Amino acid sequence: MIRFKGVTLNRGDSEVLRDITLSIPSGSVTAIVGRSGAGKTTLLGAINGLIPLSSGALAVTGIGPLDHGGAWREHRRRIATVFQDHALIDRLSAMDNVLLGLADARHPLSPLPWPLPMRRRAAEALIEVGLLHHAATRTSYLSGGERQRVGIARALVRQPRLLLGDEPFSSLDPALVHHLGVSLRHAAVHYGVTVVLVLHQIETALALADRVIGLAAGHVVFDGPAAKFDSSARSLVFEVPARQETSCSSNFCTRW
Ligand SMILES: Nc1ncnc2c1ncn2[C@@H]1O[C@H](COP(=O)(O)OP(=O)(O)OP(=O)(O)O)[C@@H](O)[C@H]1O
Repeated sequence: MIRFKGVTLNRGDSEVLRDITLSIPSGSVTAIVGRSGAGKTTLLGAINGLIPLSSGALAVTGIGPLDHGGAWREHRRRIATVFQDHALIDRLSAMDNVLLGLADARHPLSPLPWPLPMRRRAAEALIEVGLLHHAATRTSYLSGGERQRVGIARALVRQPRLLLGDEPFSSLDPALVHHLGVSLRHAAVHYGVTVVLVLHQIETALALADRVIGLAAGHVVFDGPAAKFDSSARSLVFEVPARQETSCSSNFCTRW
């Protein structure tokens, strides 16, 4: 379980997340949805510690409050993240990119070949995403969707307690989204992995997730089971607010 208590987060001069209090249960698949700029990526960044909180607190079951370096290190050790831009090393093969998911298990500058058990784990992760036949291919030669799947395999190989994904399926066709969604659900149900995904397509979110967190302008406007995400939740999360009347001084308006 991850608990947010009164979390506020500023980026630059703007308050991007406002007074967020919620819990994400272990062994569940949670989708974060909302319009562009609502704060979805920022919420993920708060969970993995890439973006520091401005106020409020985070706590994780089995670790406690994330209020000191040791707690954050332990939390990060349990996380794998699938990034929006894949974050692959182009000149390396798919297999070597997946092995990088295990880099904290051995010295980063080790000149030795990767041990066989690690190579086996990486091969299994490539099988999971249907890319074993491209194990030796440089990732710069792969398609966008294939690169995305290498990024997912690199996260899976870590066998994380918490798997975070920022639009992890955006370049994939519906059949692959379904296949990988089933894999993630299996990891959640059978291994207790907590999966948190930012998803733009609400239909994908409702098909994959147990639970939906809907953000609008940095506020949580929906937090509940996917089955309860009805038309009023949809309007709260996705409707463009009615245009606000702006008042401006005549000087200012004249200048424009
Ligand atoms: N580095 C930054 N400095 C200042 N403001 C930022 C920064 N990154 C993002 N923001 C602002 O924070 C707000 C939320 O951004 P965030 O990336 O979390 O939104 P999002 O919901 O993930 O959007 P999208 O769906 O477009 O990816 C946006 O208004 C954005 O302009």
